[in-house]
Amino acid sequence: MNHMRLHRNLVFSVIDGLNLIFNEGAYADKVVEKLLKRDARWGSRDRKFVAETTYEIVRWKRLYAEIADIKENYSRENLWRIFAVWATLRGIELPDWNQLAGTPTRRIKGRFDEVSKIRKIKESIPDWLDELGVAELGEDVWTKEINALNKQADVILRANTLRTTKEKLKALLASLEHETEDIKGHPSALRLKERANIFKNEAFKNGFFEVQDANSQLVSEFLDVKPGMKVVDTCAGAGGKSLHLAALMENKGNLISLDIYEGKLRKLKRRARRNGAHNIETRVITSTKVIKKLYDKADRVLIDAPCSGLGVLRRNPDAKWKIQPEFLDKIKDTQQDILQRYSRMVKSGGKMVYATCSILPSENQEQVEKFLASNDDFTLVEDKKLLASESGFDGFYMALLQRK
Ligand SMILES: C[S@@+](CC[C@H](N)C(=O)[O-])C[C@H]1O[C@@H](n2cnc3c(N)ncnc32)[C@H](O)[C@@H]1O
Repeated sequence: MNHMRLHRNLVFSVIDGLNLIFNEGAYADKVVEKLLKRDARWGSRDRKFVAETTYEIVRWKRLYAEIADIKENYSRENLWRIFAVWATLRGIELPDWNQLAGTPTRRIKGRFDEVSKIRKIKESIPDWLDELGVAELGEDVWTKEINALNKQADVILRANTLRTTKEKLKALLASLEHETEDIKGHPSALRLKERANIFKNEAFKNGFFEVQDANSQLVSEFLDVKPGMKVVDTCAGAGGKSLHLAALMENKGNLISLDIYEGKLRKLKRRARRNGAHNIETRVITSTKVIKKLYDKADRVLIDAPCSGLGVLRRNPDAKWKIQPEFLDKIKDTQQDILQRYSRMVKSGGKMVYATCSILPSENQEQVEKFLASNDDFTLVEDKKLLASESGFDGFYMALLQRK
């Protein structure tokens, strides 16, 4: 028996959050962010309960709904049933609240054993996604992969070498009572031994680290940048990879960060200031001219392409329910279009990385093969297919290409 005591106002907050996410189409991360602002008196344990319980129930939505034998849209009563399944499976003693009266504890456990035999229910994913996973990766790999993608991800940091070294950061965090450990094969990464909100401490505010998955950190390294180069990060977003590239370039040379959304680039600029990254220039892609102006100019080009995000389900379980098959078809067209056009920015002899946080060959190696078939001035140097089930980190793909 789990002796966790359930607090009424915390559970009500979770139910409110689930209502927004499941019934109103709201994004889980935004909802959780808002919920955590609800009550200034909540301590770190309360906040952790609200955030983690909400995410867990989002992750296991189909499994729990199947056990509770309910269908969408969920009434409040049904949301309470789902919550009761969550609590029961965790062995938490149910308080005698009206909303939980009559929870069939034994039946829940029986149903769990029964429905767990079916992968798409056990792993809590839509039918189409299960079929797609099997078609793309084969039954064996998909079974392992979706299982790994349903585990909660560790918190991984990237030491910002523009401000500090990994060793100094480790010591500083230890003095703030955050123990970390190195990760083999990931030179700037530290794993937080115990999950904590580290955005509030001085080390973060001073730009000594960013939170970034260990496999994600391999992408910028793969591009093989050197100080002084001209580098274009074509899908820079809020700049996770740009900040890393700036550090690898030791602030020397010219890094141009592009995106179609100005808002994301604004965030990138704020983060760059905190990071002490001075060689980044942002440009919004308002027309094809922005790209054409850079044709044949760059030593290195990074295409961190928009994708399904199926490799990062551990951090974003919501995506299981938000992505639609039609979106996948569209995003693949965008990926090929971006590859064809943005590759022109690489100068002769220069290099390019095409990367996604997806595990689907159709978004990854197949896109690169298609690109190479019509661009004989490029060759594939090497690619990495990183699965969550094999690496223990997020699913990523990266291909290094060179222009003749
Ligand atoms: C995988 S995310 C980038 C994440 C970012 N590189 C990071 O490391 O934090 C893909 C980005 O591509 C942008 N994007 C979508 N379509 C684009 C296009 N046609 N050209 C350039 N960027 C695009 C999205 O706005 C999004 O920020």
